[in-house]
Amino acid sequence: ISTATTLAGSNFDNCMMNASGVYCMDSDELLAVENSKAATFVTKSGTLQPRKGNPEPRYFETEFGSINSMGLPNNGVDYYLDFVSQDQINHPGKTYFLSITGFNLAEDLELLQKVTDSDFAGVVELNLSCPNVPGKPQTGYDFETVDAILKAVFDVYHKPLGVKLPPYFDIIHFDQMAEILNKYPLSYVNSINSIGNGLYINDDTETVVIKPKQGFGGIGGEYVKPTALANVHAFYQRLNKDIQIIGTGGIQTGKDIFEHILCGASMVQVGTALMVEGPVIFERLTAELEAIMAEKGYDNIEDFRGKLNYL
Ligand SMILES: O=C(O)c1[nH]c(=O)[nH]c(=O)c1I
Repeated sequence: ISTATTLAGSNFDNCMMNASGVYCMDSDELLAVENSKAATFVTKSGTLQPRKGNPEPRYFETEFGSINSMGLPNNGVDYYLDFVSQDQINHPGKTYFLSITGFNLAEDLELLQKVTDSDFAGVVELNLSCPNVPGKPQTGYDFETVDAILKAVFDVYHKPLGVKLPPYFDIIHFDQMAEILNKYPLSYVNSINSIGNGLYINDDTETVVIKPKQGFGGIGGEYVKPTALANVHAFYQRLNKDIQIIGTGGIQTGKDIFEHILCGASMVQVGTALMVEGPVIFERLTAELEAIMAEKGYDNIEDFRGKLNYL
């Protein structure tokens, strides 16, 4: 039994990695994921300059998941480019993911130019879905802007690149986004980012639990799995087959991974549960997924990927 996968033209010995934002802020965290059972890692979304992010507390874990309004704290794209370029030397043949996000098209292009000028040989994940920068709308909900960004990006960048999308909640939006995405040579779509601007309340103190944005923040964890599975499957149904899907959202067990793959995912990313359990989670997830595959008689993930049945 193998949980190996191929994504963006690279082979991975299993189909699990961290979600951007979790266990990927600095070299210690990235090395912890590297040295775990995860197949690879993605960096925290890098911006042109380092950012402190929003005031704390800005992350809170609840019984069913998490709420965050980090505000894009990161060490700057150069830090992550340097780290991954060095890591590639230490692990020849491994493919890593670099997440980037600009605050406008010019910045996205400047970030990609830096990638082009570097020794980075992995996959770029363009984050179009940060919900927590005060005053900045979610790019992923502005369809014309997504179209314009992808057109400009693929005019200049010709190496493997995927986009991280926010969750959509309307069938027509799945149709409209897929129509845009299908126009471009994307390696993959990563769906979903956190469900933006949720609210969690401490009843004892009658207070919100995070400081930024009066407590409004992106929701992750068990809360979001039904939305994540729907987004993965909706894009699987609509995208041309050379645009693969990374499934992110609500993964806590091997069963959750099985469901994401059944919906069409070729790779999965773990966020909240990784934050809770640490990189050792990938050992449990691998064992659980392999046990499910064994029970069902599947040798590899292609035996069941995308094969969700309808009634
Ligand atoms: O607040 C953040 O840093 C953040 N938080 C999220 O939940 N998703 C994102 O893409 C980002 I860039």
